[in-house]
Amino acid sequence: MRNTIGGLGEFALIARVTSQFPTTDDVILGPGDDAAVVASPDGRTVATTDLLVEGRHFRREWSTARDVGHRAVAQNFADVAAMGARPTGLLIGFAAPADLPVSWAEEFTAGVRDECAVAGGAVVGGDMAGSDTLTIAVTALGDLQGRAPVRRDGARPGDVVAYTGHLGLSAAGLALLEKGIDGPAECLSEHRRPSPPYALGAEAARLGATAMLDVSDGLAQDLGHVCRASGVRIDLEEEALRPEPALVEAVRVLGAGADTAGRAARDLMVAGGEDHALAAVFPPHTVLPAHWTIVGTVARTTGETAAENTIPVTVDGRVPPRGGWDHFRR
Ligand SMILES: Nc1ncnc2c1ncn2[C@@H]1O[C@H](COP(=O)(O)OP(=O)(O)O)[C@@H](O)[C@H]1O
Ligand SMILES: Cc1ncc(C[n+]2csc(CCOP(=O)(O)OP(=O)(O)O)c2C)c(N)n1
Ligand SMILES: [Mg+2]
Ligand SMILES: [Mg+2]
Ligand SMILES: [Mg+2]
Repeated sequence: MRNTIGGLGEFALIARVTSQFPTTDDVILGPGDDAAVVASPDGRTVATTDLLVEGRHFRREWSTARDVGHRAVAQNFADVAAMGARPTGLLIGFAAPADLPVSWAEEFTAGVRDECAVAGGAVVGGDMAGSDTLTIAVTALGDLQGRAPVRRDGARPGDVVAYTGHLGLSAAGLALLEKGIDGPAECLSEHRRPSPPYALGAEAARLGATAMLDVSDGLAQDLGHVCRASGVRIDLEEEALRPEPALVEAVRVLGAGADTAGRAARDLMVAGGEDHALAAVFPPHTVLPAHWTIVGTVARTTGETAAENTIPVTVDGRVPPRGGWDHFRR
């Protein structure tokens, strides 16, 4: 019982966890009441929620508690950024077995706190429950700063598709962990602690993005949501997908030959998720800062072919590599 959350008890655990958080100007009322109050001058608050389930989203052998804390924030605030909003508040549901070490909960909390310091935003509440499976449910809030949200349904034929952040590194990191290989470090660290370009979501909105999302399930699969919502298709240009050196090194370590490494790396860029890069669609001729890489164009759907609905995203006109995450269809 000693040093477990079972020994400490729920309310002492809540006190320990909440005492770690500094407050920010956005917090009108922080943890402790029935609900938190977060400033939202124009009344439009962005709200989103994502779960992390042990065994599904992380493994305690592969990620430290701090890593999981960082990731819980990144995964959720990436969705806030993908609306063109600025992260403000977080609520954390924490369901765990009673024999979880208190230190795990505290280290997790430290990871949450530290990622909030990067993303902006503060923890304003949460909930605790007993559970056989360690499960973390995060709700994130964001401020649109008076702008309209950047949705998935605004892409128009002729627009360009660009991304910022990393693509493929997290998927490579997961593949490396599955094989017990401990490098390249950039891939392992993007898997354990993704680094979404939080501030660039608001930048994309200011630049006039017509659609945007964060890449969690795989670039092609996620852009498929933009296609279906906007009634368009997207063609990615293989040449424009420039894999980072660490990604090429990872696919080599994973067994690709010199001749196939480039292709294998690009496949991970198109099909791998969880880097939480931002993929956005901009009107043609938008002048984009260099950290946005243009990788494709939006096209009209040519007909009612079933293929266009099932595979609305192509790479050089061809069906993209298999991949993309589906929680229930594996
Ligand atoms: N259980 C649910 N109840 C209501 N809405 C849900 C539920 N699960 C997912 N959604 C909504 O479906 C959309 C797609 O979910 P998801 O693929 O998880 O988005 P993302 O990848 O951005 O996290 C989101 O708007 C999300 O809020
Ligand atoms: C132990 C483990 N196995 C597999 C994965 C890979 N994985 C789990 S969920 C997921 C997709 C993204 O998570 P999801 O819950 O779908 O987030 P959302 O799309 O809602 O943002 C991937 C690629 C992982 N991260 N950890
Ligand atoms: Mg989600
Ligand atoms: Mg998302
Ligand atoms: Mg998903």
